[in-house]
Amino acid sequence: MTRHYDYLAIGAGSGGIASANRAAIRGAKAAVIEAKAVGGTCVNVGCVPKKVMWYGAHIAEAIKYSPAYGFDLQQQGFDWATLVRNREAYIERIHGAYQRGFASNGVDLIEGFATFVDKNTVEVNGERITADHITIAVGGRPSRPDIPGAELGIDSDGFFALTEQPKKAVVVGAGYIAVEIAGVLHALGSDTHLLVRKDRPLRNFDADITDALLERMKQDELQLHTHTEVSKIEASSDGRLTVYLTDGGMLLNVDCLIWAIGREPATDAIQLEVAGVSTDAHGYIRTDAFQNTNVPGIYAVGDITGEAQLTPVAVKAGRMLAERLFNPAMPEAKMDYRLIPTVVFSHPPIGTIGLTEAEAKAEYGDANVKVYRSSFAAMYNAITPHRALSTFKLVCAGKEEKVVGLHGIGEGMDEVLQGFAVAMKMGATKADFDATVALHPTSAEEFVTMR
Ligand SMILES: Cc1cc2nc3c(=O)[nH]c(=O)nc-3n(C[C@H](O)[C@H](O)[C@H](O)COP(=O)(O)OP(=O)(O)OC[C@H]3O[C@@H](n4cnc5c(N)ncnc54)[C@H](O)[C@@H]3O)c2cc1C
Repeated sequence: MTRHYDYLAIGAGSGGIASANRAAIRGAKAAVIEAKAVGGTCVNVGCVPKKVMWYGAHIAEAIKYSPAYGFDLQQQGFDWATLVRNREAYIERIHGAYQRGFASNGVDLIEGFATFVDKNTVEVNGERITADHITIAVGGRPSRPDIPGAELGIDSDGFFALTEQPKKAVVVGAGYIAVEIAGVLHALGSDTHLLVRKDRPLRNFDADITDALLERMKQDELQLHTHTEVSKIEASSDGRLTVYLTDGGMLLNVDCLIWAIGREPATDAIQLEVAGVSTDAHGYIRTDAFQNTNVPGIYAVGDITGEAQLTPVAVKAGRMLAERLFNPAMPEAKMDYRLIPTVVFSHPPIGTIGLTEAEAKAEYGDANVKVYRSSFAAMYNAITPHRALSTFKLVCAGKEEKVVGLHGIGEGMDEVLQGFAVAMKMGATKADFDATVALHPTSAEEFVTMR
């Protein structure tokens, strides 16, 4: 007999898990299908291992600053393999927590690769499974360029599989993943080169923030190569790489090249066509505001929709969908894609929410935008020889100076942002910020004391 569910999610990543759990909590008979590892990109090859590596890099920086704080440390070395082992053990514990969550909510986990048979049926390991509602939450995978020797490089998945620290590494890409991986490798002591196609990484971020990032990279001696691309890679007999650049340059004796040039949707092999689900030209499944695809009863959430590709977005979209389908009290539930806060775990971290100065001026007109900035030496490194500036910025619009953009780069910015995101979601104005008593001594207080 065919197994039948009220709700079936394809992909046990952030979106699929969140939606299946919430559907079950609301009384649906729910299952989630996973082809690789429970937790998807975020837990296995994304946010979680990345943040652990970033903490490792953070400790390396603290050791660098420690003499100014009076410590006389003898660093005997750094063992990459230990960090990776402990990181993976932590991820194993997260897998266990997911399994316990499924068991207590009554969600079935089906292991295997799902393909559509028709709009209500999928096939997994030769078994046909039917459902009233099916959500596609299959996420994406890293892209690779089509150049000679591209296969000699690895991608972000390969970065997390490294069991040894590369002595010399090249990271290619201008997005947050490239910046984060390059930052970690550099702070942990690899000779790191970051290659970007245009003048800077993170070009869609506020220019004051990326200016400050470039300044920090220079100060920290991370080697940034701008206006260049890789044209060819060759391996020598010792396995090390020669990387040829389009500007005529060449990087020799490279242990590891990491492609971080973007991600692509994983829709190609799931037979969407037999279910009638359409995609855009890039393979993303575009949905309406309620996560509906063009086929009634089939939904999409998370990275596969091409919208704000972040874990909390996939989670929230998945939960809201399950509420709408199975909670009679929330028939209009949907994810609100406005004002999504985001952090780049660079060195130091960047936090951003809302419009950049350029976006605000385009939307409201130059005369209606007022910008407040503060650049200051954070106390953490101010007493060290590595004194560096943090830059915080508020972008305000209209006579009431509503805060429409908040951006910062500096120590602690990753933890600071969430609270301000609440304030902005509530429509806070500059006057509201000013009316809030500062928290001293912190970096965060700059946001309520800007003139
Ligand atoms: C290096 C890196 C760092 C990141 N850092 C952050 C961060 O700091 N903060 C943040 O918010 N986001 C971060 N992200 C993004 C975040 O990981 C994604 O936005 C999130 O995982 C998307 O969730 P999802 O459910 O859409 O897809 P995924 O998490 O990718 O899950 C999709 C799942 O579907 C499975 N699957 C695919 N096809 C099938 C099939 N046919 N049958 C069964 N299973 C299938 C896959 O194996 C996978 O497990 C990062 C991503 C990367 C790559």
